[in-house]
Amino acid sequence: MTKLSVNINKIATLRNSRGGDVPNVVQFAKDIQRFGAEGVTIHPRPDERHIRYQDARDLKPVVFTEYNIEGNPVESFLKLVLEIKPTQVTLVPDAEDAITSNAGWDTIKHKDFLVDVIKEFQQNGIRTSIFVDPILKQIEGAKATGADRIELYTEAFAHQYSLGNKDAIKPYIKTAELAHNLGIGINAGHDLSLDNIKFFKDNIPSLLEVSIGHALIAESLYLGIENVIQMYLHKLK
Ligand SMILES: CC(=O)[C@@H](O)[C@H](O)COP(=O)(O)O
Ligand SMILES: NCC(=O)COP(=O)(O)O
Repeated sequence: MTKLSVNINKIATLRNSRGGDVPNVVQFAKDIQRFGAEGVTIHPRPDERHIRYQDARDLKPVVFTEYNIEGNPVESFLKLVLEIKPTQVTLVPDAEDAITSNAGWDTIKHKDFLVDVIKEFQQNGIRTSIFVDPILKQIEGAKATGADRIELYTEAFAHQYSLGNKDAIKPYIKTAELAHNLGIGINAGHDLSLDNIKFFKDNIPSLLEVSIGHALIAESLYLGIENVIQMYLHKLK
């Protein structure tokens, strides 16, 4: 079984665009779990352009599934995660000015740093995962950091799959096999969607969890829009 963790960053983006509290991020998290989501993921960025640090705190009491907080472990992020103690922290090496996450860790170059932060999270009972590209030596490096899991960065797969290149799954199969043999759990995320998720899952049988946000929210808009237009038309009769 692969768990579906829903990334709700985009709900916060929509809320922030009007400065009010619509849609309400906490209510949304409650509802998606009622609808079957098996986890809630947030990725607070230092500029708080979508999820704010206060959202991370407000979500804690309502997330009864798996609470996954992603981000670059800069000092403020470390403090926040240690305060909240989510189920899992996913370490992502994103630059402050990046539009979205665009690379996995160099687990070899940053080994000492990763070992230290991972130990601190684990001592506080938080499962750790590190975001990596599907490169064999990076998986070996991830093992050496002591991380419980890796999150395979799936942007390259998603892009190539959309162009019809199914071979793009190959590096993911190889790295997942290595991770599995090394005893590291496997998560995956970035640009996964209704189009590509089944193919990805079918090829990576040891996949424990996916976190999906951007496509899932966009798909929800498309799949819900007809119904909502009908509801407005009905009220306007
Ligand atoms: C870690 C990762 O893959 C990201 O997809 C991320 O969590 C999404 O972040 P944004 O919503 O800021 O693009
Ligand atoms: N870890 C990936 C994630 O949470 C969501 O990524 P995306 O679906 O918004 O690309």
